[in-house]
Amino acid sequence: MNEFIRYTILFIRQGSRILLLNRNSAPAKGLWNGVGGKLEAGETPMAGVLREAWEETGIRLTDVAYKGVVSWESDVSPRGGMHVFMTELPPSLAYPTPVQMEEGLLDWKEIEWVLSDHNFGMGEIIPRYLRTVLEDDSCYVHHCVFHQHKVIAYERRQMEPVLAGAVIRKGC
Ligand SMILES: Nc1nc2c([nH]c(=O)n2[C@H]2C[C@H](O)[C@@H](COP(=O)(O)OP(=O)(O)OP(=O)(O)O)O2)c(=O)[nH]1
Repeated sequence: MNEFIRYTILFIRQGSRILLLNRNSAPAKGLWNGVGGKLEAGETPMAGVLREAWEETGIRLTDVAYKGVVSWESDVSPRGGMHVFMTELPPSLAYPTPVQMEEGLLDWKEIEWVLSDHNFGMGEIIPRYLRTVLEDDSCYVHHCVFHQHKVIAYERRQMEPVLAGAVIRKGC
């Protein structure tokens, strides 16, 4: 996998809702997004997302599903991307919210609300890829082109299972 895919993002689901972070800082400042962050040197995407989940929610996860990559190119910032993960919390695991963390405010949001039309409270590219992440078993590469902070083009293609397996095992 390309070396510019340096971030992770995780969607923690529990039944009809997802745990989201209303971010204090850019990117997606003031908007709801998954939890995640920058990979550390030598860290696999799986190790990185489990570390970020712990740091940003206090939940120790061991089992998250790889869902592929979201990448972006822009006229105002460097090309980049993130590995995307999803996990389902058992109904018995109570996680009361809201919780104020250093990175922002964590809260459960109904998936129907998250995916609804004209919801301007979500991170800019979430409406492009999140439904696929939640509803499709395959891994995808989603690519977005930004101009002046607006998405002007989007495309997705299925990720080869062999490549997805290699990312999970070795991070490449
Ligand atoms: N860099 C970047 N990250 C993005 C974009 N869109 C998007 O959802 N993300 C996600 C990836 C990460 O989950 C998160 C950004 O990570 P971050 O800034 O919190 O990461 P960090 O580890 O450097 O920061 P921190 O945890 O030390 O505060 O936002 C984007 O356009 N650029």
